[in-house]
Amino acid sequence: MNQAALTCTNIEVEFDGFKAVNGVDLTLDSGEVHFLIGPNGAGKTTLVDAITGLTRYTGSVTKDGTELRGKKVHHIARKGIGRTFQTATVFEHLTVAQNLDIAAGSGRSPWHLLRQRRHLPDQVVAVMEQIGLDGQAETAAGVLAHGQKQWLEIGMLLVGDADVLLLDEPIAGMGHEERDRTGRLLHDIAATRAVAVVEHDMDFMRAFASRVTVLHAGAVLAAGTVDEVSGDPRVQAVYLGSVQEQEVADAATA
Ligand SMILES: Nc1ncnc2c1ncn2[C@@H]1O[C@H](COP(=O)(O)OP(=O)(O)OP(=O)(O)O)[C@@H](O)[C@H]1O
Repeated sequence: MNQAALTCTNIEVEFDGFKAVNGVDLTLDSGEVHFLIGPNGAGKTTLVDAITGLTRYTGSVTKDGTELRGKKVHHIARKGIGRTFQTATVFEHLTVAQNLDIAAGSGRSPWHLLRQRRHLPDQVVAVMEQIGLDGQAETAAGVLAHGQKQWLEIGMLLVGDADVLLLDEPIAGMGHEERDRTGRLLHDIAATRAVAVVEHDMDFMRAFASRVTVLHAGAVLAAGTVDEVSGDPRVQAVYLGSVQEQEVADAATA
């Protein structure tokens, strides 16, 4: 049974009188990989920024009955809402194991965190396996392949006990095999959590979305299964429109 992990109601974000997000309702359920799609400038990242406390908004975001609007970024993270960015933010000079150990160990002293530990916590070992980096525990994060850095960043959220994960274009720059592995990882993670993915890649969306919300001009244009939103004429019009606009822009600069 799915359970609402996060509920957003009537979210509005305004930048100097411009409504980047305009009355969005969104529910993320545990057990689903929920894709947020929409043309450039639709408000996807701004919505995620609002949920994670990086942008001021009106409306309401609740998790487990707690209102998160107005709370600080670290408080929201401690409530189990984790987020990745388009460029992975890992500690490049530290190993995979150290990155995960630090993310798992808020509350321990910096010296304890940075010291090489003879035994890693079970949770760190389990997550390292889950993200497919168990063979690279001692590899510096900075030399990992692009996809592996994204998996490490996701792993850092998992060891930090995030149960709502908001991932901003996690497969950007990945090859075919890495994309597939990422899609399977997201479903594995979503077995016990809610996963939201901001994405432009429609093939990836079709292959791995449990549910889709389409944003356009700051508002929800359509929501439902992949088939429901792909068959929606309004969605087709928006995507066709944005393709045509791009072709006109390309022709103008050619
Ligand atoms: N800090 C800001 N100040 C002013 N306008 C902003 C700011 N951040 C975003 N915007 C505007 O808000 C709108 C929504 O932007 P946002 O980045 O959320 O869209 P998006 O759907 O994530 O687009 P993309 O897919 O291109 O990343 C855009 O018109 C953008 O220019």
